[in-house]
Amino acid sequence: MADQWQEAYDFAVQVARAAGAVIRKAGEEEIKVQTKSSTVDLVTKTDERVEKIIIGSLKEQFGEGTHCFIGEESVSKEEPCILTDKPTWIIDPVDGTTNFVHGFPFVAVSIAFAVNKELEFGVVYSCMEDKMYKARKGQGAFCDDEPIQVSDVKDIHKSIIISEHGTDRSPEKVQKIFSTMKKILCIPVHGLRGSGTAATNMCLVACGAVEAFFEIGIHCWDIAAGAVIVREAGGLLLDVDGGPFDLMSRRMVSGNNRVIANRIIKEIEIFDSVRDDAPIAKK
Ligand SMILES: O=P(O)(O)O[C@H]1[C@H](O)[C@@H](O)[C@H](O)[C@@H](O)[C@@H]1O
Ligand SMILES: [Mg+2]
Repeated sequence: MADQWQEAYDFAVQVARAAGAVIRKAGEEEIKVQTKSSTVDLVTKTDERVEKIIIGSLKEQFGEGTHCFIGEESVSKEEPCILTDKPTWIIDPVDGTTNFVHGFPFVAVSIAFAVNKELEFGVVYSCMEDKMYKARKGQGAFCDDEPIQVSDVKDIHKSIIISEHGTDRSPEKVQKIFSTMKKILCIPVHGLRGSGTAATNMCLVACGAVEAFFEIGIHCWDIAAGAVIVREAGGLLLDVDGGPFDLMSRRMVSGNNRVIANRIIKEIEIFDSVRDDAPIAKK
């Protein structure tokens, strides 16, 4: 089995790199934009095309029917978003679609693989920067084949924290997001940042550029690959209430260590999000 997953891991890296090249090329042409859950939740033909390319290549390589797929664009067309014990690929073809549309240079292809509901490996290709992040359970995390590690900062006053605004602009949620950010800024921390892609944000935690990233409202495809990369770089993942991380819960804190993560958690104003694996009628 172990060798089989190694082949899958290596193949995921190849597929992510090829997908990133398609995104880069598409960014040079006219981009037609549509919307999904809200007027600021953007999608383009490139998101759909790249997801088809990724899933098509994986099916061709590993055989139709043996593996399951959770892809952002397939789920938006009401394909199931349920993690079972079967080998499952969790894919965000274009993480940072808003960045892609605007030419803001952080866009990632995110591919994760889970077996028995456990994440085995994750690959995040930051395609505009041409940086390949990857990690396999128990084997460390890498950026362009160099090992990466989270920062060793324990003093929150010496930290940079990342968060995002998400795509739900209901005033009550935005109020909570900004109130949390204000409290964190006023701890004070050195700075608050956001790249516009959750996958890249997690890689920034993993390589020690920032101490933590938290968000409520993200989806499993935004963070599955990054989760493996953060853990393998020595970091940790928690729920925003301090409990165990739950991939389908749409909320997460990823941090370099528990001291920093706990300090952030103290300030987070939690709001509800419908779980990724909720029955479609509830979404
Ligand atoms: O660009 P997508 O794949 O839609 O993912 C983004 C998500 O939609 C936003 O809510 C988050 O704030 C970003 O960090 C995601 O990466
Ligand atoms: Mg995404």
